[in-house]
Amino acid sequence: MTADEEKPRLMIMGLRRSGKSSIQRVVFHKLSPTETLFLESTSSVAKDDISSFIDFQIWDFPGQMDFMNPAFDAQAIFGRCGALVFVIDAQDDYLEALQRMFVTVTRAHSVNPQVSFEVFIHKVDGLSDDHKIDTQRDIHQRITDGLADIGLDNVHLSFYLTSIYDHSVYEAFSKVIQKVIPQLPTLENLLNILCSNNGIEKAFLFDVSSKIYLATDSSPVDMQSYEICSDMIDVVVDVSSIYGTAPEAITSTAPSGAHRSNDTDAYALINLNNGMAVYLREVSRNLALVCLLREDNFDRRGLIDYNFRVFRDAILEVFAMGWNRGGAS
Ligand SMILES: Nc1nc2c(ncn2[C@@H]2O[C@H](COP(=O)(O)OP(=O)(O)OP(=O)(O)O)[C@@H](O)[C@H]2O)c(=O)[nH]1
Repeated sequence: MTADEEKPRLMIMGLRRSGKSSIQRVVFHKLSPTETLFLESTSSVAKDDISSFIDFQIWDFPGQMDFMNPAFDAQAIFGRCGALVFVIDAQDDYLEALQRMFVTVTRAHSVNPQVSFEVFIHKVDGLSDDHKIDTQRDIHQRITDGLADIGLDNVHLSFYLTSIYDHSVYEAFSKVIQKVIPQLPTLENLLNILCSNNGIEKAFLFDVSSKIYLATDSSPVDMQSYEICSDMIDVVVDVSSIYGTAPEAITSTAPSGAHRSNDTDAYALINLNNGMAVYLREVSRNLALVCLLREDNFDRRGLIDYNFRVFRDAILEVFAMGWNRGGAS
């Protein structure tokens, strides 16, 4: 098997103009959301290799793809697919999209029952809060009823409300990526231990270039903490790209609060106005720990830093033990 074939593989499918290419470009290629207005329609399967701390492949399918066409090799497409993201345009009439999703899910499930199905109810920026909830409920109901009717009630689908104009699409993609990371339970355990030993309220392990979090501790994720931690990465990357002296690293010499002493000791700290602090530590070149904790806890800074170093070594060891082994389903 070539290295390419070993990478976890994610498929993005959905009707034409539902927003598939936009999601991929915004999350992984830093395209500004407004620039997606000028994206051309995808006419053939576009394979995109994402090389960051996590290496994986994204296949973007053209909206008009016909699964019934004999030239469509379902075994080759779905056989090694870890997760299938189906994008539905919530601002449009979605009945046709549901029909297409139904066909896709049944076809993919028959070829590979391990595929995890992720439904992005997309472009929700144009919907009121009530409308969002109603749309999600309706889509959920229709698709699960349809699957139950043909005896596929064991197929599990996850639903997300997404938009490229806020953090929701990053959060949703984080959860999708976590489904294809075999080390997830270990990472969560390590984060739980770190949090409980240091009075940390919430901790995220971020892939710096995509701002996707690979893992978080098991306390519930609230959108606000996620946003603040994700924004912290932008701040640090921006500051270090302007004032930094080591371009390859996440932080470098920076104004008060951010500092690096060697490749893996970069950190940044911002005190918030509510007694909390956001603390970022570089784990490796593409990986950073960002956590929220009470400012008072920094009285025990030495202990926190010591524990962080133990945590970092454990994380690196987990990944060194074979990211590729079992990474793809
Ligand atoms: N309001 C809003 N518009 C979006 C969002 N995501 C994508 N769009 C717009 O939707 C349009 C279609 O996006 P594309 O990414 O080209 O859609 P696609 O699914 O890749 O289309 P095909 O390549 O034809 O299959 C573009 O004009 C985007 O700007 C979103 O979250 N909110």
